[in-house]
Amino acid sequence: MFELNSKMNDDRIDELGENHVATSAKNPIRSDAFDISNEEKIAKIEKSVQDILHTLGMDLTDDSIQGTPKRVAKAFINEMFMGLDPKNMPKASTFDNNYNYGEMLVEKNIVVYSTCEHHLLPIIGRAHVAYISSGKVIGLSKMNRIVEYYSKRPQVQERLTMQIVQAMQEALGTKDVACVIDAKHLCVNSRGIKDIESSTVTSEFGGKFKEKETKKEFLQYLQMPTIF
Ligand SMILES: Nc1nc2c(ncn2[C@@H]2O[C@H](COP(=O)(O)OP(=O)(O)OP(=O)(O)O)[C@@H](O)[C@H]2O)c(=O)[nH]1
Ligand SMILES: [Zn+2]
Repeated sequence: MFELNSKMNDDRIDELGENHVATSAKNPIRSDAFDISNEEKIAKIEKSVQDILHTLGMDLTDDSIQGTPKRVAKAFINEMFMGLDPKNMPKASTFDNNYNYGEMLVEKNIVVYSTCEHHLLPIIGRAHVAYISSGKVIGLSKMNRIVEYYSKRPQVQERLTMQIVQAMQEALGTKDVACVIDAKHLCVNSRGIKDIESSTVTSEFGGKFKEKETKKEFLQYLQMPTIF
């Protein structure tokens, strides 16, 4: 079913502005995902969460939890999964590199709050994004916004890392982009194997960042303490 639909999904997402995302890094979003409004989605999710809490045996007339289904629905649509809505894609303002800055730029320690698509539990970590200008520069905060947008989906960390790089490559018109993410998955830390110490590192190196020296320089900047 998913296999059959995936091409259709890709076309639909392309139409909505995600054509920079290679097929391998696309979230499995159904082609009819945008046929209903966000208000309708909130109402449906509210009903589903009511059912879950009822099934768990909770008394939904209790003052503290009677608003929970609506709260969860709003948090899903407006915050935790807002990155599923292409209308929320950040405008990645770029400028001409008039000052001819020729070295890499690294945006370090970008906070990542995402959600694991296997258990719907939090992924919490840091992304480090770098690029080398081929004529354009990007507003610093736009890198944080790109990370935030792709984080706010049900995700696996590998795909998130690739999507960030692909969005930056598209915005800047260069392959010379890299991203490293180090994150904790609560599905590993707080349930299942319950290993509170482990974290997951993923990376994607495009263009010049595949070269040993460039990669090394980027990774060395990540070791530098930020003192100010
Ligand atoms: N590759 C990858 N795996 C992830 C990510 N987030 C969660 N997972 C893993 O997805 C896997 C799902 O495995 P299942 O065996 O179906 O689920 P489970 O029975 O809950 O597995 P346990 O967590 O081992 O209890 C788990 O091993 C998770 O650790 C991610 O971002 N990338
Ligand atoms: Zn998980």
